[in-house]
Amino acid sequence: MIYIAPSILSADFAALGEEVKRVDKAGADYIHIDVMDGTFVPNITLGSPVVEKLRPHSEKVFDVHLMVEHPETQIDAFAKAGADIITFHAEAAKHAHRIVQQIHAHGLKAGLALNPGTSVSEADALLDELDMVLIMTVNPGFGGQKFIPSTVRKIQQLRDMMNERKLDFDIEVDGGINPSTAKEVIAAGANVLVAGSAVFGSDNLAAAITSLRG
Ligand SMILES: O=C(CO)[C@H](O)[C@H](O)COP(=O)(O)O
Repeated sequence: MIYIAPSILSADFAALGEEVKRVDKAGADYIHIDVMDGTFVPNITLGSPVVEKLRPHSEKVFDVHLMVEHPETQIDAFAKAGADIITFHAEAAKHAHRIVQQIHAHGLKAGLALNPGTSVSEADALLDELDMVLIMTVNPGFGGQKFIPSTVRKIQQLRDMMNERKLDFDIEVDGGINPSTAKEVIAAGANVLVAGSAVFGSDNLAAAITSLRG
């Protein structure tokens, strides 16, 4: 099963509630919410009060991607705001295992994100606990970037680790995903595809989502 998670980073920020409804109706499985703090990444996007206001607009899975320093300071607020999955970056976490526990204590799914320059070995010790690993296929911070081909090998490595250890977690990819790169990452073992510009840049959201499923 392939899940499509449109990133509202590419939506109209002046009409976010309507955009969430629109992409929900178009067949999105998850609503991917990019949280950027201006420090871990150069951009600043939105915080938990915005997620709380968006929550009544859709019953789809709210997939919150924290691109922030000190993620442990944000988790309780995003859980209360209505997140279903919270993903934090390995590069921003001093006590990653404790952060996974903190997310699970809210009854939510926990994801670990890895930048293109971070090896999958950074996730190894946590794989038994994680619900999802997010392989960034661009450097985080901006929508509309070009897919980085060397990240495909990391997806394969992670899928092999999962199979060898008989584990079960989702492999999400994020950045530069379009119908062509979608095929590549699905073949490598990804099952959750984040797409911003490929969905919101299309006149027909439903067709764009369908074409990503392959
Ligand atoms: O996390 C992100 C950037 O840090 C975005 O979710 C990602 O870049 C999606 O945008 P696009 O599909 O346009 O590349």
